[in-house]
Amino acid sequence: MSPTSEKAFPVSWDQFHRDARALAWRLHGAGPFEAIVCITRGGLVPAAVVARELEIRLIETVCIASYHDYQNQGELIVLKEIDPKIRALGDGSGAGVLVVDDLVDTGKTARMVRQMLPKAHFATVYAKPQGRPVVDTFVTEVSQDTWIYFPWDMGLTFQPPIRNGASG
Ligand SMILES: O=P(O)(O)OC[C@H]1O[C@H](OP(=O)(O)OP(=O)(O)O)[C@H](O)[C@@H]1O
Ligand code: HPA
Ligand SMILES: [Mg+2]
Repeated sequence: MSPTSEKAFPVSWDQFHRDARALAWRLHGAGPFEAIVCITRGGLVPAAVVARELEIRLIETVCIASYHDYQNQGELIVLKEIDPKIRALGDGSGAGVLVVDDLVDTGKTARMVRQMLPKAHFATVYAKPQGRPVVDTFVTEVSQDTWIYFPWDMGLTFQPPIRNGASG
């Protein structure tokens, strides 16, 4: 998306916890799952909430980075692959594995992990239209030109009064 046409969707810790728990409710009927693979770093937080709610204790990471420069996506870099023992689940197809990420945007990250675990169940808290077809379960859809601001990326700042020209 273009940084200039951005709509902002700020998410507080409370709201994120509620949304991640809502994701767990939706996933409850889709399991059972033997293991979670979370896509770091963004997937770590919802994976912790979902693992707690669904009582899943086998947690693996796949470490992928692509937004190296704020809102601009670059080349996808896999910093750490999925452990072969987890990849072997479901006869090597990923059946019974739950993949968790914070959001799907263009869908490139999720598509790359799908190649690793074709039959895994993909879940994200938020989804944008381009990436939506790649996920099996999500909670809230936002438009493609919206940037989601996660609580771990934000801090409290002074807000000028509306009358002094603050923009909505
Ligand atoms: O659908 P896509 O367009 O591929 O984008 C979604 C991915 O981008 C972000 O990760 P990022 O690469 O910024 O790394 P991070 O999780 O470590 O912040 C986000 O956490 C998703 O994993
Ligand atoms: N917010 C935060 N990180 C992201 C987004 C977003 O909207 N899209 C891709 N990575
Ligand atoms: Mg990520």
